[in-house]
Amino acid sequence: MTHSELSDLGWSDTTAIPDGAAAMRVTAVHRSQVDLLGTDGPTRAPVFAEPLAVGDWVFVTEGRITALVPRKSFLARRAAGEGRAAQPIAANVDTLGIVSSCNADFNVARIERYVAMALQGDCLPLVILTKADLCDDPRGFRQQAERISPLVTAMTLNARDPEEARSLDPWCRNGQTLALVGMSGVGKTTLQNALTGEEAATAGIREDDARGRHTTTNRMMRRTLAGGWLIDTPGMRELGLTDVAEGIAEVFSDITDLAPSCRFRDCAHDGEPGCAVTAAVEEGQLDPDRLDRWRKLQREDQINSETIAEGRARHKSRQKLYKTGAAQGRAKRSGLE
Ligand SMILES: Nc1nc2c(ncn2[C@@H]2O[C@H](COP(=O)(O)OP(=O)(O)OP(=O)(O)O)[C@@H](O)[C@H]2O)c(=O)[nH]1
Ligand SMILES: [Zn+2]
Repeated sequence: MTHSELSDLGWSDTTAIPDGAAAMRVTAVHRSQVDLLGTDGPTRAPVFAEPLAVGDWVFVTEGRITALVPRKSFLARRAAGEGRAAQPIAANVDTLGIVSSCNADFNVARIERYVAMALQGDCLPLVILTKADLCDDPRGFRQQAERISPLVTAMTLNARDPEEARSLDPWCRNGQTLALVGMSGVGKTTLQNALTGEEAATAGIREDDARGRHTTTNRMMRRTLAGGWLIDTPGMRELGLTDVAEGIAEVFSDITDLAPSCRFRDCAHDGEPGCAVTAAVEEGQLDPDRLDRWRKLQREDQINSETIAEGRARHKSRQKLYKTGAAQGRAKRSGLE
């Protein structure tokens, strides 16, 4: 097992590989088994104690996963149901390609949300603006995207032109891993086909099950023509905003950097006296629409996070209820109300 072969798979960790173990990458996660890819080719192993995500690195000894290698980046989403832990979507994604098109569907707030998600997960945010061929002013869209954050790189292209699609090669070569998010119809599949040189259907993803739904059966992590990796899981396509407070603060650093200058430490920048953010808007240094979008995104994130916390609190109080007896529990609760 040579080091260069492992780095082809995206291995860049300095974690020492234990004696007798092999480092392998998770390419698909099933109910009871995971698909793995090592330098000796693909194999399968039973699921591990911790939930794994496509893109994860694991150590395998005698056909069993013995350890999860610390993740460089991690995308997760809130699982259905209250109080549940975040559900892993993908791990060790170097770049999150945020796909949008240069037309009426272009929405700064949506892109900001995806950028927050990328930064929260420690992925590089790359905004890919498709359908440039159908647009009079693709540059204008690119500039709007780049204004979101200095951490954002934005590009415009025609996804249907394979050569233009390959301008994404720098983000998916030399073992680099790229994942694409974006609304339906923006061109994700078109780009993936161009980057991997194969139709998604032949790669085994998005096959219809008996009920006519799309299911992902295999190959959630595919090799790109450029020598890197493309991750596409069903969860990837449904990635919503969850617990991304830090990511939001990073995207809106122009606002959060001002907050320490506000008179009140817990200033909501909503008309409080001595608010540095309000002052910046009044002085024309901050776009009021951007402040508005920040407020909405933050509120959305708070609601999502609160629901998890509340779910936990409810679960705890229910356990207490069982322990102390229902009547006592009810009395306690009404006492609190
Ligand atoms: N003219 C033009 N058409 C494009 C471009 N990108 C995508 N399309 C077309 O838009 C349609 C939708 O593209 P898809 O690649 O299926 O979009 P998607 O993001 O995978 O959509 P979902 O599979 O629903 O998530 C297809 O007919 C593409 O050929 C582009 O840059 N220019
Ligand atoms: Zn303020």
